[in-house]
Amino acid sequence: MQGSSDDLESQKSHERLVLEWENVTFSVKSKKILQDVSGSVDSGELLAIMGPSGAGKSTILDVISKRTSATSGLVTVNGDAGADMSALAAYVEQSDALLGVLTVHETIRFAARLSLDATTPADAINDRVAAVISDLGLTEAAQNRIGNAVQRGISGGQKRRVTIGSALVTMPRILLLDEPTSGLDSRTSREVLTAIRNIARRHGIIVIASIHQPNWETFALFDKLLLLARGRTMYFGPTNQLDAYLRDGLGHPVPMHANPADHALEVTNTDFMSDPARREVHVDELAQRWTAYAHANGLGPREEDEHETLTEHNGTARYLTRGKRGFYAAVARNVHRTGILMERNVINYSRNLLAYGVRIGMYLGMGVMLATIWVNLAQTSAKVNDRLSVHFFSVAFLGFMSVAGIPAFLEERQVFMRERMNGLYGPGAYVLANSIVTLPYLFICVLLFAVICYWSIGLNPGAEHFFRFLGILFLAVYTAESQSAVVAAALPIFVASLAIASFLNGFWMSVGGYFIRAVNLPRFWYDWAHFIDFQTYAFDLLVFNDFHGITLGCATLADGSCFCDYPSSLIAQGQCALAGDDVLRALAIQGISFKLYACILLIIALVYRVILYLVLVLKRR
Ligand SMILES: Nc1ncnc2c1ncn2[C@@H]1O[C@H](COP(=O)(O)OP(=O)(O)OP(=O)(O)O)[C@@H](O)[C@H]1O
Repeated sequence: MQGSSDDLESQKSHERLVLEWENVTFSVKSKKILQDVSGSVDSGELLAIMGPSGAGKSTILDVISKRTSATSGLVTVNGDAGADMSALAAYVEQSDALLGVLTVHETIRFAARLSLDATTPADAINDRVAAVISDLGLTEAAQNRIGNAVQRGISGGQKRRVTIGSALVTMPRILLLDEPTSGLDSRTSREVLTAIRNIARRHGIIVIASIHQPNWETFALFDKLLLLARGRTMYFGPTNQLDAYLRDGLGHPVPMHANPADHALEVTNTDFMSDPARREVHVDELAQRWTAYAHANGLGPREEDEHETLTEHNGTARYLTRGKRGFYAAVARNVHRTGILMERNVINYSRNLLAYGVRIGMYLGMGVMLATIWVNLAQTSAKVNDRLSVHFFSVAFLGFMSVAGIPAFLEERQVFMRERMNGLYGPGAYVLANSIVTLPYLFICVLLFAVICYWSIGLNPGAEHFFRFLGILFLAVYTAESQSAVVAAALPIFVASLAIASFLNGFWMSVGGYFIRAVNLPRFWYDWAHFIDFQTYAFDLLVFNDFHGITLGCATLADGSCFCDYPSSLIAQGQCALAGDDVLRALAIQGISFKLYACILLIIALVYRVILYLVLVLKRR
């Protein structure tokens, strides 16, 4: 299948690209974080961005990738300032956003599949995945899981390589790496960068990497260097001319046996100067020296004539990466990617204890708890409140437990953010895959709970009532799960999203009509909160399902009179009993339409899913 693999790669490579940034300035308030930074990189070249901590390395990567807009200046691809960087570039951030339960091979293979057409032969994908795994020295770890909080996995350095591999395997035209070698020893750093360089050369990929203190051999793997200090350019040009600049331009020759990269950092580092004014003057002086030297020696950004030639390629960048255009092609691509994401979610949710394992245990435990505490409730008016509490508890606490899914959701969200930024798929495919694959897992949780406790408690007998109980509870739990996902999507900090989701659940419990009858709620809350509360509908439906059509016994007092805990319509007919519908009447839910309420519950769940989509459209990080 070598032929097909080559065809596949030739779709993207062999077309020259030049990425340029001209006079880029980025300010926050009045602070200039980048000042007039210019540079360019050609297909197949590797550019290192170096500088002391806080020099602006990550910021220039963000600007080049267009994740951050420059305050002034231009970023162009083949002269085109409108080039779609999310389609052209893959960005490897400093942190590794990976799904802990997937193996190394699965992680890289899913990334490859998400980036390729549905028609790509499996052999071609496998060849590409195997090549990347081997190039990055991950062959031995290929079948090992990444690891998470509950399961130890591969090492930090291996994770770094998996993240890089997941980007490389998509064959981006531009690869941006923020600290690709952090956590790697010097030998592995060199090997990884050599692999990246080989792939970049072979496929004409532009590589830009911010890097801290590379050793000499690693530094020599780069073609160009952009050296920054306090957001200013200290050097931009071929790595092999840095020596000459330090010697002739700055008068600081590299000492014998010293690494020019270390020496350059030493000369430009102002962090330990005690006088802040002196720091600024020093950097200013170095920036001016560089400008003069670059001008005199023809170094620095691309010359005008080359610029002219490249503008002829305007728009190629977009053409190369977008594949077939048109509405139907876009729909087909999204359906294909949603399918792959669903497949990945099935693996993730099945193996991830944090996603559903813990929750299945919790729902089982709660089922046993209800089954044994509310055991065998007598069908009497004295037990009406106990029965009501079963329904309240089921809706409120099963829903509440959806917060247990937040850690797994946050892990998934981080992976989504990385893959979305790299143009693999959008929020639509992600939300659809998450919404669909969540269904069977939550259903199993609710089914286990219901089977364990329904008959043991002695709720309204009969298969129809049981299945209604199951269906309503499932819808309620799915809605609560969707609510937790919305909160965690908007506020991706575990403790904060846990607090807000818990607060919301508590709030819905308070206005749902169980603790305080709905009609007794203050109008301010009754008029809106009670009616948008999913627990209102779920609780009313469960109560209706349980009480409608049953008869509950009442107590005969010593004087022979009949006592029911709720006003009974049956006493007047000579029966010492309470109709279930009398209870529904007392709760003001005797006339509800089962179908309407179930539809409203479903609509609330769908609204949460739409909000989840909108939040993810708006949130870029
Ligand atoms: N949005 C922002 N608001 C305020 N300050 C910012 C912002 N972005 C960056 N900075 C500041 O700009 C400077 C450069 O930040 P940047 O993260 O680009 O540096 P760096 O060279 O990547 O540093 P390091 O090597 O430590 O990661 C830092 O002082 C940082 O605090």
